[in-house]
Amino acid sequence: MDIEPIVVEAGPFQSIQRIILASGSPRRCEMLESIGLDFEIIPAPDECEPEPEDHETPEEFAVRAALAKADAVHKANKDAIVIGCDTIVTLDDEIMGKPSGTTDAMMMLSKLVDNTHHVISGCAVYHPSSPRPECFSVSTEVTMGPQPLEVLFSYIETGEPMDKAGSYAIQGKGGFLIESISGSYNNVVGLPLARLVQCLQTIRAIRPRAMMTR
Ligand SMILES: Cc1cn([C@H]2C[C@H](O)[C@@H](COP(=O)(O)OP(=O)(O)OP(=O)(O)O)O2)c(=O)[nH]c1=O
Repeated sequence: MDIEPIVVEAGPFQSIQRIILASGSPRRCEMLESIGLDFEIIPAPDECEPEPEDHETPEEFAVRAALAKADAVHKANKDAIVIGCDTIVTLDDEIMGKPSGTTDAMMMLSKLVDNTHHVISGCAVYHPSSPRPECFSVSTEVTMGPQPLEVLFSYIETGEPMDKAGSYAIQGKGGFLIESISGSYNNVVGLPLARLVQCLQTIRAIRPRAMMTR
């Protein structure tokens, strides 16, 4: 029997430094793979995720949480580019992370439906050439239509909401909830890819695979 070789498809970029993704999120991993990068995955421990504080904006909190994840991994890997990321949902003044259980998921979803919220992803990127990480956040506006409670119950029963900020996945079975978005789709899925690629190019962590010669 012939064995088919595994063909790794080249993406538009290549890593030119050691890169570590300080996240266990399979979505973030898939996005970095999709652009062709070689990287290691070292998830930050769950305990390092902070709680929001009264004085900070949701953007500041998302960046602080991303920084905490990047920090935890950077300490033991000072020769590498370390990417930390955290995604939250905000509705009015409320910050929603991942639900603590099905009741919490129901509370979140019943507030999000028939309403417009923001998904904010904070990013912190450590690089060996500077003691200060690059930090930024990206916000995407998401509008959901109305849904009867039994639809929300049925969706929660699929289990999909349990590891997602705001208790839904735009990229999965929860896609039916979404009426419209304004801003980056990848940002909702957990990684502000366009902004991160700009950042990684600026700090010379990655470059286009095809380098033009003049
Ligand atoms: C709103 C939304 C969130 N999410 C996900 C993105 C994030 O993975 C998750 C929010 O949790 P995070 O704490 O940002 O990340 P994580 O726990 O998955 O991974 P780690 O802490 O190791 O970095 O919610 C979706 O996948 N789809 C969506 O539509």
